[in-house]
Amino acid sequence: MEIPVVDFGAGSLNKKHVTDDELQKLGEELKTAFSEIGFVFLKNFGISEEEVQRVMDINKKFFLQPEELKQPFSIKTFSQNPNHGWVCLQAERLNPRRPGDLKEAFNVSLLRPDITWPSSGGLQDFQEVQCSFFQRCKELSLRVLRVIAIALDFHPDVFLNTHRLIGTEENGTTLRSLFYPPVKSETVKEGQLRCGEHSDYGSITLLFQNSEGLQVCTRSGEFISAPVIPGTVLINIADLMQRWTSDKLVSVVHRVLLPSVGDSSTRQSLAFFVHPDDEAVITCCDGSNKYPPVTAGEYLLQRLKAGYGSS
Ligand SMILES: O=C(O)CCC(=O)C(=O)O
Ligand SMILES: [Fe+2]
Repeated sequence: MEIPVVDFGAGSLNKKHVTDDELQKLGEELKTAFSEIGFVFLKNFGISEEEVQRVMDINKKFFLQPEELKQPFSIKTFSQNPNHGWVCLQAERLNPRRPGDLKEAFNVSLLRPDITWPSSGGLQDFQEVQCSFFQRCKELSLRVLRVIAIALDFHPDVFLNTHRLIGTEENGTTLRSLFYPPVKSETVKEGQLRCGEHSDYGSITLLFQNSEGLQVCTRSGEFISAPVIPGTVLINIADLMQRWTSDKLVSVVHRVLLPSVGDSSTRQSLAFFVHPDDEAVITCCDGSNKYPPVTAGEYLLQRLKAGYGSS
């Protein structure tokens, strides 16, 4: 089984306007992928490789700084949002049965101009690069959400109506830049991974990655590798979307493996975790009560709490 590659040209951000008719065929392809595998690669979606590289480069500069220069931006120092800022190595265990993940992250959840952003040491463009990429990912996400609604024969705006506040304090959507430093095999703990097995929390996730390591669990329970395909974005269904669609679309467990012994390369990825507005009540679209109603804000807080822990 392989993750399919879908040509998103009909819905590309390079087109200012797209009609629902144009999105219909795309919808069929996405529905098949999201109901069988939960993941799909899109090509021709309108964000260039250069744009993505610019974001990767400036984040790498941030991560390669000494710890004391990153510490002031540590997550939890932003009182307005518990999910904004730098996450140090091994701080998270996305699979609580494993030691801390061998990754660092910088979460952009707050776009307010009055917060402190990294700016010294060649990082004067950090805020601008992050915020503009956030907006580009937001636009693409809204297109994808529309396609999903059309594919499921829902009102085309059904998901858009509950994702109106992306980029404000009343919506948990986050642009997370991840950096996986070189791994020294002699210090790795038993069972430790770059990122433990988990499913994502929100509605959908967009992922740009620059090297191998990501694996996705199939229905039969085996993990398959998600290759790096230049010029594509990987999109997956997250848990709230699975609840919402009453399991029609599936949120699938994934992980990032360690590199093989002796491979001292780094890995980078950019994940855009799309969340419904905090106040949105997520109930099963088919009217069933397979999952109890929950507000998106409450659900995100519960899941974030479960993902942290000392190693
Ligand atoms: O880095 C990756 O490729 C995936 C990371 C991931 O799955 C996550 O942070 O939720
Ligand atoms: Fe994930």
